[in-house]
Amino acid sequence: MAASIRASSGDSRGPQHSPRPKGRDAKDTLCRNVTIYGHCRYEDKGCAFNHDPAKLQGMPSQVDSLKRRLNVESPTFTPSSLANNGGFAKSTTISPKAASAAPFTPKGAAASIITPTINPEPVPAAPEWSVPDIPEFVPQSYDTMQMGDGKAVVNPYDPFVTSTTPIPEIAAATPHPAQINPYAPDVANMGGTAFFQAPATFTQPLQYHLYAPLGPHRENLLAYQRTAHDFFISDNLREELQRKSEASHQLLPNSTLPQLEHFHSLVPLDTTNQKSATIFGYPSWVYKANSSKDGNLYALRRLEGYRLTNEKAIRSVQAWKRVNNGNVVTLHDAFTTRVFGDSSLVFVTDYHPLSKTLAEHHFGSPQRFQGRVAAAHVPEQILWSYIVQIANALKAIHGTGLAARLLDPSKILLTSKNRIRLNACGVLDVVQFGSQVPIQDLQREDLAQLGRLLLCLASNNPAALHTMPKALEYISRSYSPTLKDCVFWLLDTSPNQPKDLDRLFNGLTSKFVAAYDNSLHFSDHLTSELNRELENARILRLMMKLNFINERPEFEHDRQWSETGDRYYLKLFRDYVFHQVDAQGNPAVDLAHVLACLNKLDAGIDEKISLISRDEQNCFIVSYKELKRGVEAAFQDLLKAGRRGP
Ligand SMILES: Nc1ncnc2c1ncn2[C@@H]1O[C@H](COP(=O)(O)OP(=O)(O)OP(=O)(O)O)[C@@H](O)[C@H]1O
Repeated sequence: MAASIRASSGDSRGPQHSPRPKGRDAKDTLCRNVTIYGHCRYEDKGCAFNHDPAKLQGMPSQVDSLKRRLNVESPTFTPSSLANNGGFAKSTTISPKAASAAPFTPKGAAASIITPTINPEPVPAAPEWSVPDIPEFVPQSYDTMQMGDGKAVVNPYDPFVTSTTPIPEIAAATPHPAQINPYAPDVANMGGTAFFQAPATFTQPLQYHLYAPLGPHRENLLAYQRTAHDFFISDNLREELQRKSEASHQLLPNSTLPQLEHFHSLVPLDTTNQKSATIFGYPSWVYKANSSKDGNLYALRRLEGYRLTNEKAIRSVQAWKRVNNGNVVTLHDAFTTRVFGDSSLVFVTDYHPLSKTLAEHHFGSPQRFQGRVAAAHVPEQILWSYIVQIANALKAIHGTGLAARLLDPSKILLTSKNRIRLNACGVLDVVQFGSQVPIQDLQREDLAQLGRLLLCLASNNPAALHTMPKALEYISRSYSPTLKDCVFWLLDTSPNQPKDLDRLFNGLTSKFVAAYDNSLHFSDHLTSELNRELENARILRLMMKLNFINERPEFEHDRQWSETGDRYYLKLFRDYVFHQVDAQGNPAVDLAHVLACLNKLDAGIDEKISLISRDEQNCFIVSYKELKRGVEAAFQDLLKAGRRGP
């Protein structure tokens, strides 16, 4: 029996190539193809085995064995499982590969299998492809969990109870009792619940590397669903922009400030009334003003009490108009005026709402400049970002044949997060016109000023120049050697130290790359924010169309819009979107519903909605596709009528 099953399981497609005889008694061995198929195709083609069972008369044991194996009295074979390795009893046909396999004692259905007598006579050797005997896994849980009446026995599965006792089904499946799954349920103490575990279920240990998001969740959203917030720019960005917009629109009630020839609505931007003349040689004031020429906002810097002695001085501003750089506050114009009651020089620059100077940002209020050291340490990354931005500004300025001349913390504006711009550029060119300092020296001085600026910022002390050794020691201790070297190099004014912007750029290459990458990320972020508002613009346009169409007085007696007209459903759609009420008749104010409806209308999808007339007597089933068509047609009619005119 076992031999016949093994042979047939070897190939069910047809007679096998007769295996090559192994051993010298091939002629005395009945060909296996005869045993299986009744004949051998290779009988006359060189098969060395015996093809005539009659000739084997003298070998009773083999014939008997054959008869025993294949006669009508043979017991029915009932496979104990679907396992294709079979529930084989010990057989002489064991393959050489399986010779070392552990002896197998079938369980479960073993009682129905009759093990034939083992013939010690040689039988055809197992072919090469013969599968080794693998002990069959007989799931016992099902059997043991079945009561005599076929009802399931209760499985006392308790996830909090772990057992160290071997569990029958697992023990059967595991070669070593020691490999018991400690997370498997304890079936030894079966007791009273209705839970039935599927047969042969093998509980895996928990997957500790898989994490699920923890609740509580605001809503159960599907992948394609969005919250209302997803349709608007982030709160922080919106707030920042709105605050800037508010600052731009700020007016000074009862202002005593004069109106200039081309500027009105002046609002002072200085945070303090105390003005020193140390930077420009004149006290300076900054105002926000509206241009009556182009309606835009500008920042006006007024130098109080300045007398223009040379016409050419003010013309030096022309060169600054050509400097167009993201890290420089653009200078537009300069003029003198007497409207303030004195002789003033006014510079017109771009206005950057809510900007602060680096001095205000890092050193606090101007009173704090009296030598008090602020607590906050400026991170190195920020300092590198400043260096890169100032280097970029200087590149543009020097490239135009100019020098910044003023890299002071109070004259560098922080216009948004970590974004700085050199301010008050060109002022000294006018005020100190006629000084005979060569431009190359002024440009070299820019680098030294950058070094002094970094010294103040890094040591967090505006008066760091007076305590230079201490400040340098602080920088060496608190920042990387690269930054320290950069600051030392910039501060070194010895003539044998060649210094120019190109050398600075060479040292900053990797920092420029990092800054460029940051700005790309920021631009991605802004693009995605913009994208959200883009959706809103689309929805707004759709709403504008709907409002153009709905409730027009001239449609009041139009049959198309009456209850029998083909545009009546547009009216009802407006109620469906905006005027829904809940079960108690209270207004349902659901922004998400409005957005969903308008988005679907804009897309013109096939989804159908039911529109109910206000008297609840009529109901329309209409798709968004039809609605969209209706809206477009109505809007086009309006446009045509508008073009025709009255
Ligand atoms: N172009 C501008 N756009 C917007 N705000 C500006 C502009 N220029 C300057 N400001 C703001 O005006 C205020 C005064 O600037 P200012 O350059 O006078 O600095 P300060 O600290 O008052 O220095 P000083 O003592 O030399 O006058 C600062 O808060 C600054 O942010």
